Amino acid sequence: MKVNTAEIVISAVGPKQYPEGNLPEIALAGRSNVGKSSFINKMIHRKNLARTSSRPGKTQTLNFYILNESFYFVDVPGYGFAKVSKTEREAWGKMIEQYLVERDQLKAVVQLVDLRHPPSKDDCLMYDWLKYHELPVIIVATKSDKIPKGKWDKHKKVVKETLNMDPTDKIILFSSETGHGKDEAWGVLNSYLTK
Ligand SMILES: Nc1nc2c(ncn2[C@@H]2O[C@H](COP(=O)(O)OP(=O)(O)OP(=O)(O)O)[C@@H](O)[C@H]2O)c(=O)[nH]1
Ligand SMILES: [Mg+2]
Repeated sequence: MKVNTAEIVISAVGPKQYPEGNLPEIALAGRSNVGKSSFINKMIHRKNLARTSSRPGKTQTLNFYILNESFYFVDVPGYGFAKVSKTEREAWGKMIEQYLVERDQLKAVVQLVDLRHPPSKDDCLMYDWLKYHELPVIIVATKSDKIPKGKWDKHKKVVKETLNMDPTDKIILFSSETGHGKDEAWGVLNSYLTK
């Protein structure tokens, strides 16, 4: 996929602010700091269109990026970020759940996990929740540049087993540093965008 145009349309906190129209959307979910915003930037060849940070909790709103004027990436705030109040966390949770469950334009959810570590309890809960709501899920195991190639298969297996992944779901190893997995990810996303 060649992305010729990319711009942020809105940082939304609720349905009234979601973009109008009927363009398909792909959401990026995953715990704070896993690399959701970096994934977007790498996929669209932009250094910092989606704001990234080494501090977790950077993305706090649903950020809609329109690409090639034909579809959206939706950057979702990360879960498992402890440094916000319980009330704030609950409000975010509601905002995210409502978006994921009710948005007809949503074609698939990319759930990012860190290839270096077994998925956390929150990762497992998220995956189960997406499956329960029958949302198409693609697992992207990121930060693969931090693991020697010889260990990729072993780590991939741990991710699959810990999440108890549906064997029909795709898992893609990815690196926002090297771009590894980018073409494969576009291949899978395209199949959902053109459905
Ligand atoms: N080495 C390496 N670092 C990465 C990769 N992806 C992300 N990072 C780093 O991880 C940190 C967090 O990345 P973000 O993209 O901001 O993470 P996020 O999931 O959007 O985080 P929140 O917005 O807080 O939910 C940054 O310091 C990135 O540079 C990767 O593939 N490899
Ligand atoms: Mg982010």
